[in-house]
Amino acid sequence: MLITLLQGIRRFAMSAAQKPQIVFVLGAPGSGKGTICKNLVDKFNFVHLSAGDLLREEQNTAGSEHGDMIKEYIKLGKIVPVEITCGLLKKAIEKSGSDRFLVDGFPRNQNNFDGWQKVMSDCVDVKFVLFLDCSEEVCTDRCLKRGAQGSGRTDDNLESLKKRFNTYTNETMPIINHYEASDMVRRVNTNRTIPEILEDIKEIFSSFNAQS
Ligand SMILES: Nc1ncnc2c1ncn2[C@@H]1O[C@H](COP(=O)(O)OP(=O)(O)OP(=O)(O)O)[C@@H](O)[C@H]1O
Ligand SMILES: O=c1ccn([C@@H]2O[C@H](COP(=O)(O)O)[C@@H](O)[C@H]2O)c(=O)[nH]1
Ligand SMILES: [Mg+2]
Repeated sequence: MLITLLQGIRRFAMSAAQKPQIVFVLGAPGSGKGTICKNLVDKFNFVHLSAGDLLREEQNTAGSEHGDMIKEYIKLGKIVPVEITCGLLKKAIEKSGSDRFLVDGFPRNQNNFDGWQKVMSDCVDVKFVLFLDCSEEVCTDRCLKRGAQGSGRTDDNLESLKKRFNTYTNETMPIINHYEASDMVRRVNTNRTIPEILEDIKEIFSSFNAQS
């Protein structure tokens, strides 16, 4: 009886260890999710999957049945239904074959959270949520500057940014608070320079092996 139980625990521990490890990276528009993820890819051997980038790619794919809808949602700062976004993330995770992912900008609302739980919770291991906390003023300046520098994004303008912040406050913050209640949030103040931010983040990621 005891041996069977121990074997069961060992099997469970091994299957959890073999699942891809996921860190969700959340924060306001322009809080630095993409920038920080790029740095972590080099240091800790993660694959970076930006939900927004995957949606923009899908939007531009000729013949995509969702292209027009995604385009409209992005401009209005609305959250695309989870079946589409989670489908793109799942496909990218399976295609990559890596065992370590930074999932940037997802889950963004309750629909995203529920859909992910339904489809992915058994096949991946979500380690924690990296929350990049930055003021609306700084974030807005950064996105406007990014737009002026030619990002080509249809949502790097004041009108879209107001809507994106509205969505962030009303739909994404409750998801971050939900993870916080389970002690899964690692918060970093990103109103600072990139080296200062990375210094704090190194500590948070110390459980992952750094690249030599
Ligand atoms: N700490 C920082 N200091 C100054 N500029 C920064 C910092 N972090 C990011 N930036 C710049 O701000 C802009 C937005 O950063 P980034 O794209 O990483 O944000 P994001 O959170 O991914 O935004 P979005 O949600 O709109 O995709 C970029 O032009 C980037 O170079
Ligand atoms: O899970 C997601 C992620 C993004 N979106 C839409 O894309 C834009 C841009 O996202 P960024 O992370 O800022 O690149 C976002 O405002 C949403 O409209 C989404 O629907 N679901
Ligand atoms: Mg981004």
